[in-house]
Amino acid sequence: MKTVAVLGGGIGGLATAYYLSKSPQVAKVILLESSGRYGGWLWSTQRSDGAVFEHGPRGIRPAGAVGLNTLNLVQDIGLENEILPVPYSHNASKNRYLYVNEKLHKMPSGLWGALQTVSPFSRPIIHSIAKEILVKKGKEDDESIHSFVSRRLGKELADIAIDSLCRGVFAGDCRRLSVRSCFPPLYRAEQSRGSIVLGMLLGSGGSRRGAGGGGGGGVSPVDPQTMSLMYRSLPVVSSALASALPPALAPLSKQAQEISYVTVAVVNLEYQGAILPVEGFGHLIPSTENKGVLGVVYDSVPFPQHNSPKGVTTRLTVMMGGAWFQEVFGSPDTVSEESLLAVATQAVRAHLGAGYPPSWSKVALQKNCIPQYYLGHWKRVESMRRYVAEKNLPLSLVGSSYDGVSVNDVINSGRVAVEQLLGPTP
Ligand SMILES: Cc1cc2nc3c(=O)[nH]c(=O)nc-3n(C[C@H](O)[C@H](O)[C@H](O)COP(=O)(O)OP(=O)(O)OC[C@H]3O[C@@H](n4cnc5c(N)ncnc54)[C@H](O)[C@@H]3O)c2cc1C
Ligand SMILES: C=Cc1c2[nH]c(c1C)Cc1[nH]c(c(CCC(=O)O)c1C)Cc1[nH]c(c(C)c1CCC(=O)O)Cc1[nH]c(c(C)c1C=C)C2
Repeated sequence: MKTVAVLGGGIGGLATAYYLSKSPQVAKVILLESSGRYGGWLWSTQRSDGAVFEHGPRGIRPAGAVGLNTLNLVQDIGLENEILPVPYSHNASKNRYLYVNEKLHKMPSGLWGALQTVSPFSRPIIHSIAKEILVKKGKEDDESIHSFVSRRLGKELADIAIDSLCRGVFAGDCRRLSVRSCFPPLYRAEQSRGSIVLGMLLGSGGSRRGAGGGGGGGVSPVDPQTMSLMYRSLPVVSSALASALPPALAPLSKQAQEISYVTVAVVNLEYQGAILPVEGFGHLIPSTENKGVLGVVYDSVPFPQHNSPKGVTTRLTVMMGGAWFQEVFGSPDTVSEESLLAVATQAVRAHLGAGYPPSWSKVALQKNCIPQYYLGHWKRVESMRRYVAEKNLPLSLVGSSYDGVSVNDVINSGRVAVEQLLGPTP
């Protein structure tokens, strides 16, 4: 019988502790959390009138094996009746928007959309898709997402759509992020079928660490902080993973410290009345349009249940900074909440036409919250896990720094680690 310590009570640590607690081989699970609350980046404010504002994640995509795994966990712990579903037919699922050239553009969807020239793009998307099959396979063992997509699908898609998508998932710069680590299904499709399109049609085999290799709708990706660590016997705790490890494990701490993280300013706003000119999940903004403002989530559309019950209101979240934080806003240690709020409200005025100020607001500065999987990230993770295996350390690495950044990925990373330690979870 084992006693296992889990370091970190974010969603990764909580899920890992849950999977451990189900095993007959585990006598005791010790969950060590350094802050005053559990949940890590999962953090909400519920106002006295019932309105809810999210300062971290607000949705999961129940797609693929990692999505199903999350749904299974939710059901196992009896929370299925708490889910606020957003059906595929809902506008928040169907409509995608980009803010380009000072205008909102609805993204083309379906076959009809792919066949037409839809602004801001200069030609139908089907053009790029048809030509992709003929593009030669890349020779590098890793490549930036921007370079990969430019090469295979054209620069325009990379500059506008992919640049925006990477800001909406990693708050990151697609010119630096690794396609192999951030979008493993795309990398594998090229490796095994020579084409993304063929890979999607025929399957490209393989999956990452046992479950689909990508949560959050096909995207997959621990800061010394976000790492949930399992020690088989003795827990070691301090303010962050790298420093929690004993000096004898300095090579491991060093590699953990080499992973970069970005800071995101999350600004929740509430407006009186219905102010949105369009219905969707939100809109994203490519870095060429505005480096500092990454996107706006229209929270009232997917989750009207979280609106104030008193009258008609619109809840929005403006996400800012990410890889461009320092350049646009200066140091996260000195930036003022007022200046961040001013940028956010100005963006809502310009992008959505809000003619009056918000009636309620909250600024949350999420420092070093999203790990960036830069080129070669896969080698670092492999090398860290090899080090643990070779030294036979009673330790597993779990969480958003390794196997995907989405909530689904992080939960799955806990399950896989427990299965590797103890065999399949009952
Ligand atoms: C603004 C934002 C929006 C997001 N939106 C989405 C979304 O919509 N959908 C989605 O799928 N994902 C989203 N994500 C990503 C997702 O929320 C995170 O990847 C995930 O929550 C990370 O979980 P974790 O357990 O790995 O890390 P964390 O949440 O960072 O948890 C780590 C925990 O360890 C504790 N800790 C740190 N050091 C120590 C120590 N030495 N001893 C003990 N405890 C320690 C910390 O206090 C923390 O509680 C979002 C992230 C952010 C920041
Ligand atoms: C790690 C941080 C994450 C943030 N969001 C997600 C993660 C994992 C989940 C996520 N967000 C988007 C996608 C792609 C969806 C898809 O197109 O299939 C995923 C998997 C995109 C997105 N993110 C935001 C918006 C407004 C959108 C567009 C959605 C749409 O129109 O379909 C908001 C947002 N979320 C995060 C950031 C940094 C951000 C910035 C604007 C965090």
